[in-house]
Amino acid sequence: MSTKTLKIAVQKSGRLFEDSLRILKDCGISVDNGRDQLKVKARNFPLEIMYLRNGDIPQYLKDGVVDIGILGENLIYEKGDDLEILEYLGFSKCRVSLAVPKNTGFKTLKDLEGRRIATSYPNTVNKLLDKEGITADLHMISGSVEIAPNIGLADAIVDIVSSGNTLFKNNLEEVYTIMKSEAVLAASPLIGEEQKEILEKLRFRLQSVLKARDARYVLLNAPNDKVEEIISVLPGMRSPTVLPLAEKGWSSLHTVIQKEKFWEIIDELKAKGAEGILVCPIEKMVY
Ligand SMILES: Nc1ncnc2c1ncn2[C@@H]1O[C@H](COP(=O)(O)OP(=O)(O)OP(=O)(O)O)[C@@H](O)[C@H]1O
Ligand SMILES: O=P(O)(O)OC[C@H]1O[C@H](OP(=O)(O)OP(=O)(O)O)[C@H](O)[C@@H]1O
Ligand SMILES: [Mg+2]
Repeated sequence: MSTKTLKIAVQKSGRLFEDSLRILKDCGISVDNGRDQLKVKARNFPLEIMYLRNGDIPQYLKDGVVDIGILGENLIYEKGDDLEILEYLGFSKCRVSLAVPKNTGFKTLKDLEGRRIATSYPNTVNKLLDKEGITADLHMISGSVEIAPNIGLADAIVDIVSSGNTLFKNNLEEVYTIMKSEAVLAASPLIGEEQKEILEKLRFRLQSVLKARDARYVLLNAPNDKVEEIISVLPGMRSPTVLPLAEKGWSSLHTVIQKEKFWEIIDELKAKGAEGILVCPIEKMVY
């Protein structure tokens, strides 16, 4: 058996940390949380975890210090255009937006001409300014960017927005979304052949977990003469399983649907005669 391991960068602490470890755990990979050690080996998979700053992960990937990493997609845009995104992981969803103090009469991006913009993401801002042909003054700040306009440091900011609470509390309004972001798995261009083999195994597991997270197993009972109509409402994986119930003239239908679809079709299911509807989470999906 090969003794090679795949090196993965995971954020040491912050917004990505818990969900990153959770998804590895859901893939059946158990790791220590890195509180004492910054480099740990998984117990049951050829994976070595390096706990790093999210902002440093693009460079470590470029240099081949790690083979893969879990990081915010917005950082790929900021620091790692040449890095390949392998999987979208569905957590740490946010956007990178331009915001200005409320009631400044901001209308178009051209209003930024000659203004001061505070941000932690200078490349992201420069790409926008270049695209729009605007010249503005950049102020690089590493955190608490939203305070900049209030202390007279900037006329606008570009930062992460999620709920919008931080903008609201600082009397700012979001006027333009530069990009949407979520946690992604990205690869180093220098990853070796043996590591690629391990990576394929990890990706297979990740995909099974990610598909299952978005899906629900639905069971329901229906009179036999309603089964056809109910099936027409169910967007199933292939076609639903139909089993006879002990009670004559009734069947049980089983199917898998996208979880956000459930509330869209529930009224129709009931109207068409479905009863005893159960919706269950799925742990893994392989197909
Ligand atoms: N409020 C938020 N809601 C959802 N996702 C967020 C939020 N803030 C940041 N993110 C996403 O999570 C990623 C990590 O953010 P976090 O603030 O934990 O780290 P960071 O500021 O990039 O710091 P470090 O480099 O120290 O690890 C960001 O790149 C972004 O994609
Ligand atoms: O729209 P909201 O839900 O309010 O989230 C946005 C805030 O979250 C992030 O900061 P974070 O809390 O990660 O602090 P940091 O500046 O220390 O990274 C981001 O930089 C914003 O300030
Ligand atoms: Mg942050």
